[in-house]
Amino acid sequence: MTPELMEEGARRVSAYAALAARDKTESGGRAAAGGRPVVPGEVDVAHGRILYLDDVSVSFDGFRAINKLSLDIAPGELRCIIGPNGAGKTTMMDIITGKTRPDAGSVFFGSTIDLLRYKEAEIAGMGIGRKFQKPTVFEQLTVFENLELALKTDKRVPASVFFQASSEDRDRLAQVLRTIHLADSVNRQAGNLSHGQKQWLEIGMLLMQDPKLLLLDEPVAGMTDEETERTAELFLSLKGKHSLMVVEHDMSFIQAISEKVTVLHEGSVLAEGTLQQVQGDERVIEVYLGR
Ligand SMILES: Nc1ncnc2c1ncn2[C@@H]1O[C@H](COP(=O)(O)OP(=O)(O)OP(=O)(O)O)[C@@H](O)[C@H]1O
Repeated sequence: MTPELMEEGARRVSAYAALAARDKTESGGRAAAGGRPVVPGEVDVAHGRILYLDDVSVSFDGFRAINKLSLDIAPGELRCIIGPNGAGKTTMMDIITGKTRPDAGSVFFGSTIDLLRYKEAEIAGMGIGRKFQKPTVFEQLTVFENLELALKTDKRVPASVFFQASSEDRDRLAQVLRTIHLADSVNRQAGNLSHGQKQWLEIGMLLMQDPKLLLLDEPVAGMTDEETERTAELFLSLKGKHSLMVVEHDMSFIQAISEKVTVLHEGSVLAEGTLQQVQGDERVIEVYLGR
């Protein structure tokens, strides 16, 4: 197992532990956030936003990677984020997931959960799943075991591959297997899957935790054309049930899945609209598409 894989495993175990600990609090996991109670499993989307960033900035050694960034995502939306290298896309995801703390601004999950008050594992436990570019599945385990490990219940804290899944868990697992096109590969060792299949499996592992918001960083990088097409179908099938934020450089993929596209440049939103609209925007052409 590589150090990266071990780190990712530890991150997931810690997210499951945070979930379990939260469910065991006397108040049933209620915590003050923005003056209103947070009920476990509930995100207040009454104002039509599942994610809200307002005037967020962060600097690294005096360099402003994120500069007064404001952005919001509607419940069930599939939002694509594009922008040239260094635009701040990964840093934005790092801020949402609690990996990086901004110097200024607000980041809310729904209307009431102030994400800046929580640690990375707690944010993952709240239902914000993140997929990094490189697949980090457990290569020695089968497809089934990988999904089983990711199931959202405190039975597997500490993460155990030996627990007995309930029939409800098994139904869920079967449904995720179909969604990620791996129903025929359930007993294959993950290390023997193609690159695209590993990416789907990792998405499946996130889906097992029933995330409300999924952040996906360059999900089709390195995929074959056929895998890319199937991934587009997969994302379209997730839209509505989950909210998705997808960072991608592959414009044909963006075209296949996007409704609204946000263009980041120098840490701020440069343009927003349909792909056609932003592709026709002079500022976008100048800083990005025209290069
Ligand atoms: N921890 C850090 N320390 C110093 N500089 C950083 C750090 N993280 C990011 N940066 C800088 O912030 C800027 C934004 O980086 P980021 O990785 O967010 O861009 P990106 O849009 O994701 O780029 P790419 O498309 O190449 O992945 C870059 O100039 C990068 O070098």
